[in-house]
Amino acid sequence: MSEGLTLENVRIARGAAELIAVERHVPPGEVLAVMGPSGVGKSTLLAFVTGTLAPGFTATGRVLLDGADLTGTPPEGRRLGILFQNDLLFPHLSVGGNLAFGLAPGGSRAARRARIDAALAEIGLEGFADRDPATLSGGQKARVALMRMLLSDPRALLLDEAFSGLDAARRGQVRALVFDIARDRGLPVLMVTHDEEDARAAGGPVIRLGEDQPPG
Ligand SMILES: Nc1ncnc2c1ncn2[C@@H]1O[C@H](COP(=O)(O)OP(=O)(O)OP(=O)(O)O)[C@@H](O)[C@H]1O
Repeated sequence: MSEGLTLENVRIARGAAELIAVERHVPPGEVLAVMGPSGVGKSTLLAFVTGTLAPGFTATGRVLLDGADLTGTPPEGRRLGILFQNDLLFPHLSVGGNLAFGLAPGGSRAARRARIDAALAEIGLEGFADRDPATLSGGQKARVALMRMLLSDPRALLLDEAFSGLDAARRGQVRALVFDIARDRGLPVLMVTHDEEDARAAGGPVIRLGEDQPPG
């Protein structure tokens, strides 16, 4: 049973200056929007959660995923699905090849192909397995990147301006797809965004770093 993602007394500093202080629980299926001005530390917070904080930053506090402390777990073992702005597909692989990259190794060729076909159906791209990614629209590429990430079976989703490269109509569609899937699978979501509409569409709580989360 999923218990969600907890940021427990997380404090991140750069040198002597405290940048962020956050205490939050994100239940399964809920989206916590992280907003705030440029440079306030939104991406840094995600880096702390993934275990990839850059040198020069120090952090205290814990990240709990489904009740387990991630602090000692290396980034590749944390089972987090991460989506960035303009996430790139591998250009030398077909759409199906890109999706196969998200799958754990093993299983028969037929079983892997069946999973890929089912995944394509889930994002409304039946029959796209052999297509060259260069022939896809921006929204279609975004959906493939989303599904590649989901096939790795993450236990939480982290979105860093994930919808920023899309025009308004596609942005709304891809966003709705991500939120629906998160809800269906019971995945907690941390969403960094500059866009108030992203936060409204998510329908969950919003933290505004630098405003209602003053350090100290
Ligand atoms: N690798 C790094 N080394 C040193 N300082 C960094 C590094 N990455 C970011 N910073 C600094 O840390 C602060 C927070 O950066 P961060 O990228 O988390 O901000 P952000 O809120 O995500 O900004 P934006 O909205 O512009 O993406 C900024 O002052 C930035 O200049």
